[in-house]
Amino acid sequence: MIEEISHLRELLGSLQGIVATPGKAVLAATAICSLIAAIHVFRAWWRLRHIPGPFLNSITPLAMTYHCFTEDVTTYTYNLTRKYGPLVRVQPNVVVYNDPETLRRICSVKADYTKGLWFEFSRWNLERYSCIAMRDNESRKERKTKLLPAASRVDNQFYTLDVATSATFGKPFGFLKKDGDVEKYLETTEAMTPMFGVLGTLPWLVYVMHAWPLNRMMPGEGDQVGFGRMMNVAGSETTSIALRMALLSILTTPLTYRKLQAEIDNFHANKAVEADDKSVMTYADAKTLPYLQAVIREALRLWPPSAGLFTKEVPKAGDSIHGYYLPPGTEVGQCLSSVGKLPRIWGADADLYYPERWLEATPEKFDEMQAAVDLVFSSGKYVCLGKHIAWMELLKFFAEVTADPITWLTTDFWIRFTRRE
Ligand code: HEM
Repeated sequence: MIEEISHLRELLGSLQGIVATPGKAVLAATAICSLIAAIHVFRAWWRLRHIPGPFLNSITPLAMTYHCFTEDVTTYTYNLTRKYGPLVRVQPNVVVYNDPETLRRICSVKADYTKGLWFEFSRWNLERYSCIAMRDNESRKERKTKLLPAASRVDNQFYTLDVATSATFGKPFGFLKKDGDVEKYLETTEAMTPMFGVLGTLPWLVYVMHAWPLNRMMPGEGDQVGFGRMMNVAGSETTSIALRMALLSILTTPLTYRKLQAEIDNFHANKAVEADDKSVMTYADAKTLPYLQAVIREALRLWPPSAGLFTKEVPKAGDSIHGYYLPPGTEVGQCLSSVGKLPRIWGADADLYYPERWLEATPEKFDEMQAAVDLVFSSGKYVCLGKHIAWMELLKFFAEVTADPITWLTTDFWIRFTRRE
């Protein structure tokens, strides 16, 4: 006992010696911090060590953060699912799956999953939650019920923003009329887009940004210009991506363009006798045109406009996906780009933009394809509130844009419309 006490004294004496010398104290502090960090990294790696994925991703979120900055994170995640299989570890606590069945099961009303930490990226006000950021299922369900009437009323981006502001504020903000940016919304959104992805991979940054002094620079709902002025306008960005990608697909596939124009010409020719106003096609009419719908579905399949991970958190009981056990608290993300290209659903030419596949499919195949493409709007208790508005905007846009003018793609995705003779 006496011997142990004298050892302890010696140890304390040498520690006092270290702390008394500033250089040694810094060294000791660095060593302790490094040890704590190493234990933390090791524990995080150990938890999901059985899930396939690159080693770097299993110990740090930085690979994903880097790809958010370089704006190729969707392709990066898609390539990981191709290399590592249907479940891949992309961050220490985040795994990603690539099949429609898992997405439907996780999002179903009965499942105990909740929204994951990833959604913290959308919290611009820590005191309040927007619908998309609400992680508690019951509170979100209540909010969605209240928002549904506004979402049911109802760009290129000017078009989608005017539709979205009409639904939210009762009148359009006037992007189309001005033929330009209003309240610097587009300018700010564009500058901030890579930041959204980064916050999704490092959600704790949201709390740093809301602490003084950074919080003074954050956008707020009282702002006169910029993102804060417009943050209630959900869905204009996603719909605008869908419009742009479908438009690009049509303009670069002349055969598709001609077929679509022929379908619309045919519709107007047959309707001319009975209709009073032939100039604008109604939503109900647009829904009867199979090729028009195929053109849009095919673009949504290849370029899902909301391609983020949208992680959900594994409930207390844990879960298994593709035979891999996932402990509670694991974040499970979706890879929609992969869902849209799975050869077992889309065939060997899955990478090809080919709207005809929708017309050639048997009724059973068509249903399977439709159910898979529908997932770009998510499913079950997370389903997009603006799904029907978005679909209406898309159908009506293409019904009008391809009806009369001849559309030309010029440089850098500027488009010229010329009236048909
Ligand atoms: C092509 C256009 C659109 C796409 C692809 C899309 C996609 C999505 C997706 C994937 C989600 C689910 C997120 C999750 O997993 O939790 C979502 C949620 C949501 N969307 Fe959309 N969206 C579109 C347009 C719109 C529009 C036009 C509006 C509003 C008018 C809107 C409002 C919302 C809202 C409020 C939510 C939150 C629902 C919830 O958290 O339960 N979206 N959207």
